[in-house]
Amino acid sequence: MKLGIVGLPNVGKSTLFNAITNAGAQSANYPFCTIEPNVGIVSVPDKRLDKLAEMYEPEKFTPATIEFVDIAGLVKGASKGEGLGNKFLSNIREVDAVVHVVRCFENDDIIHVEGSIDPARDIETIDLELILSDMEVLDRRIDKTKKMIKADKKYQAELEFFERVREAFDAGLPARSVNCTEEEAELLSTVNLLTNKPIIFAANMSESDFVNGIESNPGYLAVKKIADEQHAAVLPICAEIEAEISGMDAEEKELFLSDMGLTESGLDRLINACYSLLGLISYLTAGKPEVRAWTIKKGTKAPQAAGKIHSDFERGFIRAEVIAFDDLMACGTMAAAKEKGLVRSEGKEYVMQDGDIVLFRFNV
Ligand SMILES: Nc1ncnc2c1ncn2[C@@H]1O[C@H](COP(=O)(O)OP(=O)(O)OP(=O)(O)O)[C@@H](O)[C@H]1O
Ligand SMILES: [Mg+2]
Repeated sequence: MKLGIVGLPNVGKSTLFNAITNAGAQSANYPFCTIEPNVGIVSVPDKRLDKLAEMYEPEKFTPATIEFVDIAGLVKGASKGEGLGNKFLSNIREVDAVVHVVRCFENDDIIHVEGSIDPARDIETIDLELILSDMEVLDRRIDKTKKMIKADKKYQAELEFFERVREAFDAGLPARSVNCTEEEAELLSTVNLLTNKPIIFAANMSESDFVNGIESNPGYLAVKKIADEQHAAVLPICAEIEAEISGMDAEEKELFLSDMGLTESGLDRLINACYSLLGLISYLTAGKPEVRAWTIKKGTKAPQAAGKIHSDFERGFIRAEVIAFDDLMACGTMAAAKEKGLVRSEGKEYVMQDGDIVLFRFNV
């Protein structure tokens, strides 16, 4: 799972990305390793997994991970190949979701490419480039659909839907803002549109606004309004604070955050928000050799979840022995939980739940 960080130049993308990357480099286990200068893998913070590690003292500890890509800054005309235009756009086409960093902090020393702070305008600028690029992709699909109609009239409805999306583009609206039925959403997902990717707007605020009152920052409110209209998520953040805490150890970090009246770093909130944005959940496996989180899509059934570990587990699936995290914690040990009958035996049709602790039985 890959997330692309996008935005205008000089809005705080690299500060945020470096905070992410740095946070990982500090971590002892596996959290974070840089593959390329602009790609970072970050572990998904999960307090349940930490608790399991305390319980089992495992030899290996493997959290779930997601990948962040610091995509080159965007300039006007990118869709026409300006600057890093085409490369930039193809980078975005490869990611599963987008974090759009929007500048909401005032600071005369830091140049804004447009000369003033105006988050609504900035979002519009980026959206427009992405929409222009999407128009080309959609037009090709519309041509194809028209040809298919000649052979089979049933494609007429598809064409009408695509044309409705095209009208939204003409009005300067991203694909994600179009109201869709479930079927239409399914159809739309078969066209790889930049403006249909799940998105989080990261409203990058000054330290004082972030600490003293997010809701009084007019930039944040403007971003929130747009996010609501587009069926998108919004996350207030201060990239500078994140950069500051990324170098701290766990204890220092907790102290620093509680001094500011916070419980969780923005980065942790961002990572968790991205995880749920992508419709992902984790199931957990626990034992002396390893405590580990496995990433699956919400709604995945037990055999397919088992297949994440090994294809044999799916092929030879017999059953899953499952306990909810809270039940295990309430009992203290797996043996006690078993005695109380809290470890359930689940079959092929079982839909995995977030935080399930699982042992798969299989036979090949
Ligand atoms: N929340 C914030 N408050 C104040 N200053 C900030 C904040 N976030 C970032 N900055 C400052 O803004 C400047 C630009 O940040 P950064 O280099 O991360 O931008 P960028 O989006 O990566 O730019 P480019 O696209 O040019 O690479 C830096 O000086 C950084 O310290
Ligand atoms: Mg940068």
